[in-house]
Amino acid sequence: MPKRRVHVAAAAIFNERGQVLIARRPSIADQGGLWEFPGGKLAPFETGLEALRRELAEELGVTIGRAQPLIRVHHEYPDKHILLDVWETHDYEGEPWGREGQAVRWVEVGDLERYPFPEANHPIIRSVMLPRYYLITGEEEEDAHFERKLARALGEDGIRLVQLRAKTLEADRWQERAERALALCRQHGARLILNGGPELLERIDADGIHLPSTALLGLERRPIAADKWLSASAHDQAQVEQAARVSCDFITLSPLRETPSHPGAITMGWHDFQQLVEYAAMPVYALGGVTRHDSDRARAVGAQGIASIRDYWYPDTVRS
Ligand SMILES: Nc1nc2c([nH]c(=O)n2[C@H]2C[C@H](O)[C@@H](COP(=O)(O)OP(=O)(O)OP(=O)(O)O)O2)c(=O)[nH]1
Ligand SMILES: [Mg+2]
Repeated sequence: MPKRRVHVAAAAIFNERGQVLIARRPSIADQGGLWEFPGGKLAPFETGLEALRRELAEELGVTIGRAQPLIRVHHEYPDKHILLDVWETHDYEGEPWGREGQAVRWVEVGDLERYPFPEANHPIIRSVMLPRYYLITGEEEEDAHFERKLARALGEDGIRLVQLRAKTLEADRWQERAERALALCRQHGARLILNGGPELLERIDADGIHLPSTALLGLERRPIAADKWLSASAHDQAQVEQAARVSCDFITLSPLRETPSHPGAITMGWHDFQQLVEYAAMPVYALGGVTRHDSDRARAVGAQGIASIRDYWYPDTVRS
């Protein structure tokens, strides 16, 4: 007999202080005693969002308004295949309480990793912690231009995740630029990811690294500590699966569309992109010819959001 398939809708509910609600599963339940994002199984003929509204009313006594897809996670437990369809909402009525006797708690997003969750929740926690935009810096020649552009993205645009991509700078100038980028990111509470190998973290105490797909394919295991972020570039299913094997925390998947820098490239388009994202074991950013205007579209097909150089770095050249 094939394994039982269980389809669950769950929510990351945020309050106006930016905290997220978690609940503790009763000790006698499946995955008992562990924390969870509230929700439950779809009833026959229900959609994910209908199930979510019903479960949150039953379990927490709240009414949900607008909600947006956050991430879909397929996970094999020994006894079942589970699909967790997770939504994000900031729009709820009523003060949530444990209507089934469960403990509920508002927690800071940065504290989520201190709570024991079921195995399947690992990518969900990553997804809750990550923003919708992933800024990749351009190959900027001038230091002053670089700093002005980065400061504007962090300040006016509220960017909170930055990848320093400066492949053409020689070592000393790369070091200076990385130190400057780190200082600016720290000032704005943003995370800095270095494009390149794990050795870069010995030179700059940034938040993680981003591996090009060639470097990703050469790895047998995760090359950096668990308290740093591991990001990578993927372009097809084999690379998405390799990213899972080496425990990437998130990836970029490209090229979604043609870009001025790669005219005539073979692109995947939203349909193929969605197919690849569905079984990806980590949050995925759409990359390649996408801009912030595509961010709702990206969410709707299961992505974390969009990654872009051009959108933030050369905004005058973006077609809207
Ligand atoms: N709600 C929720 N379930 C999760 C999470 N992580 C995870 O592995 N699960 C698993 C545990 C369960 O096997 C299944 C959810 O089932 P459930 O027990 O919440 O279902 P339900 O609310 O409909 O409860 P019941 O009618 O079966 O009593 O998904 C999570 O973050 N939230
Ligand atoms: Mg439940």
